[in-house]
Amino acid sequence: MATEQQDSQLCLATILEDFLKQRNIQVSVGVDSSSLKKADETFGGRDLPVDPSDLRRYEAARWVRNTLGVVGGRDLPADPSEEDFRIALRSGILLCNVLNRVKPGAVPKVVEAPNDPLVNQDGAALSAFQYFENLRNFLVFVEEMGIPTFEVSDFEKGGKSARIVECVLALKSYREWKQSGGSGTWRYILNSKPTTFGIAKQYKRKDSEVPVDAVTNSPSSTPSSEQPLLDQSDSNTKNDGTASSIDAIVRAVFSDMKQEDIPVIVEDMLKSVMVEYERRLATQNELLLMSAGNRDKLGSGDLGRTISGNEETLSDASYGEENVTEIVNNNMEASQDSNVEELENQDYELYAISKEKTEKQQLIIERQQTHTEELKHDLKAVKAGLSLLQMKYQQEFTSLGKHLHGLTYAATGYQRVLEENRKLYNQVQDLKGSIRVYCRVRPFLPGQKSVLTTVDHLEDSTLSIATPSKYGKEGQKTFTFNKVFGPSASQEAVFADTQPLIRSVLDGYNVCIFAYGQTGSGKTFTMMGPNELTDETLGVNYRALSDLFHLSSVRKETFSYNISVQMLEIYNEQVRDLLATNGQTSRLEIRNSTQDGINVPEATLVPVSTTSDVIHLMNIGQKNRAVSATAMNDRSSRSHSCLTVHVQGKDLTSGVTLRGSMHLVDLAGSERIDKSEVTGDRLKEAQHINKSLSALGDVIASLSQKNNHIPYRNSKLTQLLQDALGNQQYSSVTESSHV
Ligand SMILES: Nc1ncnc2c1ncn2[C@@H]1O[C@H](COP(=O)(O)OP(=O)(O)OP(=O)(O)O)[C@@H](O)[C@H]1O
Repeated sequence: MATEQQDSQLCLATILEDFLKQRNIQVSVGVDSSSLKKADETFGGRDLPVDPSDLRRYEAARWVRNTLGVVGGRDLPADPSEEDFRIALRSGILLCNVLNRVKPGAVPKVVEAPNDPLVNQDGAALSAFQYFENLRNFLVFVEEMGIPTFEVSDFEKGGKSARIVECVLALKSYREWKQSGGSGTWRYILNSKPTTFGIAKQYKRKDSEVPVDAVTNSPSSTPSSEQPLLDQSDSNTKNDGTASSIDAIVRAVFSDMKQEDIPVIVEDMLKSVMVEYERRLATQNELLLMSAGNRDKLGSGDLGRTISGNEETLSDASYGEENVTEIVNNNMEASQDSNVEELENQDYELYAISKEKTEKQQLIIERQQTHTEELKHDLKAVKAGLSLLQMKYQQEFTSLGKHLHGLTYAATGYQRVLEENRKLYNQVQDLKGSIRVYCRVRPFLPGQKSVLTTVDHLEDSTLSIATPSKYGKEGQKTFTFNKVFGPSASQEAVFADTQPLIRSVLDGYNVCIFAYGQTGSGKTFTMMGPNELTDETLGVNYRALSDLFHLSSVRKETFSYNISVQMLEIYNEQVRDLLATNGQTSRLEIRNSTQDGINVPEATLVPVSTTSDVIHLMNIGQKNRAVSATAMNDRSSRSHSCLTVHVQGKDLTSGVTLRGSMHLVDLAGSERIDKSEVTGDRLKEAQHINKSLSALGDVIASLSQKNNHIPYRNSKLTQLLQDALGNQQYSSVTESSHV
């Protein structure tokens, strides 16, 4: 972990070095850390030299010796005095050889010293000219390289040997730059302040990295600061040292730059730092994950959040370059510590959660097993209960079947009883008489004198009329009817005796109800009612129809009825259709077939379902009926009108179809011709009317006498009513009269 931290601390410096290297910017901080270390070791137990120039000279001497080897650099002591240093180098041989090592072939011909050691002690055996040749070649070349030079006179006593030292160190710096792969423009930064060996910080670097303390500045430039770039004063405060070194590098770089270029360089630096930092952080997190053995827990989301959080911090433009190192280090340390601690906490939480989950699951499994056992027990109980219920249902079904059989038998019996009842009912009607004649006495109309009445006596079924004799002898005639209705009889009372016949229509019988009497006697009043109808004044027709539909609806569970209506008129012995929609009441033929119960098949047959349907048709028929005024009655009908209701009922149980019909006839007036004072066409109409009424009287008389021959064919009226006047037919005749 300690090594990693050091790497992290060095990372920023390395990144900056790479950055400078990529941009071909060279900065020198004077001395090599390895040299410093060696010097530190050398002077470890002794008093340290206090003159910084000595330290730099030693460094230069050591480098020359190291470069030329033990033999080549034997003339130069490792830690030479100023005098020794000048003497060893003033022949120029060592300098040229070192230069050739740095730049092979830089000085093609070095004037060497003679092999005779006697004449080689200080080089004095050679001529000054020969030595001068070496120094001249050396100085020309290093000047071309941009290395600070010196004067030949500096080798003399009192000369500036420091300039020679500086030149050597610059050459050293150049070589190190080259060895580290340096290319492009090389600049030397002069640093005259000596390094303090005893407190020099150990600077760890990779072999491939460029030495940050070996960069040089331009020879012509003046050091901008006396502060050493690697002034690492405290080996225990590594962060501060790193920050200082970075600060020194940054300052060195910026010192020689144009003001406007600095922001761009800073931005690029920060980008490089961020990229390297992210890479290191990712690697570090990966290692932590692997070591913790908990990859799943620390997912990419956490890592991404850490990185993005650090990115945000680093990308904040308000931070200066001097804060970059601190931010990076703090983030790295915080990230490492927090991640490890977080992982440990997460491991513990996971273990606790896992344990808790396992216990819960075991508890759930135990409960489910208990429930399963209970369910099995319940299932057995339910099965037993179902078997018992099944047995009970079986018994009940058997019992119900027996009851149903009995009910079916009873229903069949009920149908038989109904049929019997119907027959008995109609037998009763027969006993009452298939032709029933009722008499109704019209009250006096307003303006008529009641003293003129001829009704002498009126009973339940008899009516006595006073008949003045032609010969002055008072007489009396008595007539017998099924029933006699007096002037005060209501419409309802008149209909009550006819009502039982309506049920017979639904049972398949034919019924004919008609009113007979002279003009103005009240036939229309009895059959239809007055002009202004109320519930009390409704005539026989309305009441019969209402009763018919009411009974059919009551029987709808057992019978299905189809009811339709025809309305015919017999005028001057011609049959006309009063419901013809085309307005043409053409002459119709009366058929003698009674198979389908319809005697005039060409007449309009309209299906109806309610009483109002029939009334609507009756109104239409009334409009088409021929009416003309006579002296006797301004409403006198000059024709017979017949409303026929055809009923077809299907017994839903037996499927038997019953057909019945009901004729509601309003006969024309039966006045005497001499009394009505009509002539011409009216006379002809009256003759037809009287003839047909006479024929009707003959038929009824023949039927009542049960004659073999019934004269139906004597008139259109009797032909039309034939099926209603024959066997199994009922006729109700209301004879109206007034006196
Ligand atoms: N029972 C009654 N109570 C009160 N008014 C009646 C009664 N019967 C008939 N009338 C009245 O007597 C007048 C003649 O009656 P109605 O028109 O019914 O005679 P009718 O026999 O039909 O004549 P027609 O043969 O000319 O058609 C009508 O004004 C009618 O309102």
